[in-house]
Amino acid sequence: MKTFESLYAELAEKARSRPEGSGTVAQLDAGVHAIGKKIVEEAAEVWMASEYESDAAAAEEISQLLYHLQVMMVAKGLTPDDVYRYL
Ligand SMILES: N=c1c2ncn([C@@H]3O[C@H](COP(=O)(O)OP(=O)(O)OP(=O)(O)O)[C@@H](O)[C@H]3O)c2ncn1[C@@H]1O[C@H](COP(=O)(O)O)[C@@H](O)[C@H]1O
Repeated sequence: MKTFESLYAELAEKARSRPEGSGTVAQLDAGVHAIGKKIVEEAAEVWMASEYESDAAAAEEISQLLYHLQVMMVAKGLTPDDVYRYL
């Protein structure tokens, strides 16, 4: 099972190697503005799923929000440790 750290390592490697067909590479190329819009969209989906859908649906939306937050981290050159220091 993936963890926050292992997903981050995978995304950072995708950014480095830029494999064809990677959605992460496409998001990174779209830039911080587009990634930010995706974060807002996914956050709304977390809210809606948590309020009106199943626990499993909420968990899935939360995973997608975490993914898009990590894409923003990679876009900004921020590591998990850069974030953890504020937790
Ligand atoms: N965990 C994720 C992940 N979570 C969410 N997403 C993306 O976020 C979108 C969210 O889906 P929605 O249904 O909410 O949005 P949508 O409007 O249907 O999707 P889009 O039209 O915006 O693509 C998905 O379509 C994926 O594009 C993810 N994309 C990739 N990963 C993982 O990231 C790693 C790298 O992926 P690639 O860069 O694509 O190889 C792999 O391990 C993947 O499993």
